Amino acid sequence: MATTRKLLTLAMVRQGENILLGFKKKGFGQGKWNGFGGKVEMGETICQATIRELEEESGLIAKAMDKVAILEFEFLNDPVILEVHVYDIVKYEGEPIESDEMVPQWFPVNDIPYEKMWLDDLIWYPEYLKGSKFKAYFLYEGFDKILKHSISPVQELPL
Ligand SMILES: Nc1nc2c([nH]c(=O)n2[C@H]2C[C@H](O)[C@@H](COP(=O)(O)OP(=O)(O)OP(=O)(O)O)O2)c(=O)[nH]1
Repeated sequence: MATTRKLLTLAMVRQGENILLGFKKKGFGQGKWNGFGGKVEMGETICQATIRELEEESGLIAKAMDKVAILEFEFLNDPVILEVHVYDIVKYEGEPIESDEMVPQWFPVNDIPYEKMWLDDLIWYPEYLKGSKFKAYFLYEGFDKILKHSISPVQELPL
């Protein structure tokens, strides 16, 4: 089966011992807590999409960011592979505000609501929270079962 890749972004906002998550009100991942992001649009770089989606969904304006991971998601019997570029937002302006899509809330990093998040988050968040850069792959069957995964640290990630 020929595969197609979809590029997506995910912005992680961490301030010391707290992390900002958004509760997704609609669309893909509805009812789950997640970082902020979405699809890269035509004519846009991945960085530009990360900044746009963060502002649309949380009201925050990214001023400095660092790529920390590339996550690949494959779904059994689905030719579409999701390639999610994860950025740590090192500096931002503004205050979190509720948007059409997300309700933002701060959580202590030792009390992340994994039971209401994507299953894979339980696997890669600890790497992210340690400050590692990594690539990870997940094969899902439906949305609630991971059949296979791998995670490997990397020195550098392409912009
Ligand atoms: N933590 C985590 N995030 C994921 C997973 N899968 C996945 O797509 N995401 C992220 C990437 C994006 O930030 C977001 C999905 O973006 P989206 O489909 O809502 O994109 P969008 O905002 O452009 O959507 P829309 O306006 O077209 O509805 O969820 C996952 O398994 N775990």
